Amino acid sequence: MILKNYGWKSEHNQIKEILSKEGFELGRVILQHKRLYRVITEHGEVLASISGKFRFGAVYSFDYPCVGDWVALTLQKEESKAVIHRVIPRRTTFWRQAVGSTIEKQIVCANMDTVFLVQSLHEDLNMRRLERYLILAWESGAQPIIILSKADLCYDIDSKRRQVEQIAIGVPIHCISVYMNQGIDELTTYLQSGQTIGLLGSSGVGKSTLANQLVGQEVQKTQAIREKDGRGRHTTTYRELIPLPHGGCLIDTPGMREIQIGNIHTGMDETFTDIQILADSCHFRNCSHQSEPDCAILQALRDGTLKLERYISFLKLQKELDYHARKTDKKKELEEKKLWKQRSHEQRQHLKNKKRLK
Ligand SMILES: Nc1nc2c(ncn2[C@@H]2O[C@H](COP(=O)(O)OP(=O)(O)OP(=O)(O)O)[C@@H](O)[C@H]2O)c(=O)[nH]1
Ligand SMILES: [Zn+2]
Repeated sequence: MILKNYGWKSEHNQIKEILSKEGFELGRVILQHKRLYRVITEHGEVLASISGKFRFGAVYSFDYPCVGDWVALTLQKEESKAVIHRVIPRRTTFWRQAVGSTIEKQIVCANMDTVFLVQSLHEDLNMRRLERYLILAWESGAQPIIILSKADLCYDIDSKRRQVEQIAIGVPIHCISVYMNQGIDELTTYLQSGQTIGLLGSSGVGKSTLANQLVGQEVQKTQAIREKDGRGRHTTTYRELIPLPHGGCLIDTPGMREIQIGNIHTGMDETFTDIQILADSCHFRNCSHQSEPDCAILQALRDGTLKLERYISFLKLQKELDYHARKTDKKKELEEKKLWKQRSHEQRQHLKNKKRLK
């Protein structure tokens, strides 16, 4: 069965059965072009649009399908075309705050078991950026794995690895070089049948190069290749789900310039477990860890067991989250009204067009 190579798990047997009673097929979104989706089904690849009813019910971009989603669809008589009726509830979702919005979450990919957070050992390794990725990775529900790439260009791998260990508590770290075929074999444990991996990281860290290596052939153009043919830097501009030879599959995503974290719930606690554990021993329950007496965090700073940069980063992110929470409350109402207005306008327009076509 084709879907076995696209992250099929035993639970999908039951989902498929339920859907087939309702006359639907089960498929997985592998590519998205605006509101058109390339979906893999048992019968092969189809180009799918969303049903009118679906469009009617969708308010936020979060409601629409995204790469990695399992969807219920009907195949059309016309070859390779289909209509999506429903998104199967997501097990995990990697999202970030949409730029310029306080309530819109922008989904990057869905239903990953593992997320590879890729940072280059060559270009400056940024701990604060990594913390942001970690927050969103924990929040997604998937297991984060840190991949430090381009090890062949780095002379102090051990010290960089130690720096990362200090901020990524309990997260596996792999130093790799695709060029030297170093550390790649270790990754195969994550790529077994039924597994879906999300590849995330800034532009140029080597995500597509790693994807090509894992697939065993060039599926994604990489920057070096495009540089050779003189067309300048190529950057991945779309997300794509790619099957792997070991049975798992991979979602390659374009590099993210800005990682807005928005309204998160558990990701912050998981990322800063070291600080959370300390905070439990603070004298005051609502300690702000800035000036209170008997603050365990301030004590750890004095002892040197907690690094100042990490403490500052924690306070900054906490402030950012508080700010978001306050802003969300006020703006939510206004933005929701605006969105509803816009969507109902779109829906009216859609109905009008439909009538005209009849
Ligand atoms: N030296 C070295 N260079 C690498 C390695 N892996 C990737 N590169 C180079 O890094 C550059 C960027 O690689 P890409 O794979 O295109 O990066 P990306 O993360 O997919 O970038 P976006 O598509 O923009 O998100 C290319 O010139 C690669 O050849 C490596 O292991 N060692
Ligand atoms: Zn405290």
